[in-house]
Amino acid sequence: MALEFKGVSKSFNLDTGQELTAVRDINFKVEKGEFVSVVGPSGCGKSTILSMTAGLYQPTTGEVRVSGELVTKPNPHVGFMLQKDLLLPWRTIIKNVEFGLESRGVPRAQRRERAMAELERCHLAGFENHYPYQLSGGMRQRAALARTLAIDPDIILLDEPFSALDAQTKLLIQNSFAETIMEAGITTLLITHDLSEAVIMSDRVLVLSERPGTVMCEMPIDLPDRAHPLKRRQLPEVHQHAAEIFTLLRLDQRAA
Ligand SMILES: Nc1ncnc2c1ncn2[C@@H]1O[C@H](COP(=O)(O)OP(=O)(O)OP(=O)(O)O)[C@@H](O)[C@H]1O
Repeated sequence: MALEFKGVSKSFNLDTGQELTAVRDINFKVEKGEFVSVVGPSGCGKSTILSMTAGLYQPTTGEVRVSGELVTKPNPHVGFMLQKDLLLPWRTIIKNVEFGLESRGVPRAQRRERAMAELERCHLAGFENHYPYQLSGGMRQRAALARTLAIDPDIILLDEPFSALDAQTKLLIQNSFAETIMEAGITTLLITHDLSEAVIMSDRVLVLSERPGTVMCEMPIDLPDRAHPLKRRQLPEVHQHAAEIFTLLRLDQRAA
């Protein structure tokens, strides 16, 4: 099992002295190589779930396990990627990809080789000596993915990695991420507000309730072409799944 949440709740003590329960009684499992998306209303605790997986926060009750091991501190086997690429502007792309390897003490020649392989896998060969400002938003996100994969994590956490991209770039980068992730065979947890994105990219979608968030529904996405969301997008089932999630989240009632 790549990831397991067992009876997890998380409360924060606010400065006002009040306690805020972000998530409650979260239970789910993610198999090795599975791609799972998490959707839910704003503030329902999606990022809190990622932070607990990475070991940045500890659950108030319950347990989180990555590759069977209890997460009790920041976990070096978890790769985290955010909406903003967070590439270091003063470093070339390859030096950015090498960053995590450097901090793990990987020798220079090995670092270079690993980083080049990841850049190739993320379709960025030829751009290794460019600086982040010389790349488009989509390319920067691909570089950030290369950096995340370079540390050979057990699982990667993607927190809305496509939300700052324009609509067309988004489709292309979703496709490129899906291909790379499938090829790497890596377990992935994606947070998104885009319901269609969740359906076209995932094996399964977890739908959370309003805060305190809990898993309302686990929706399996039994559709072909997980590595090609552009193709999947054409399937009528995608719209049916997205509509079901829309209803679960009662988005129509909220708009009214
Ligand atoms: N460190 C913290 N201290 C206090 N409250 C926090 C902390 N981190 C998160 N929260 C609160 O926990 C709740 C869940 O936050 P979280 O960011 O996990 O939600 P989210 O579903 O990712 O939200 P969004 O979709 O808006 O990004 C929010 O009410 C937030 O204010």
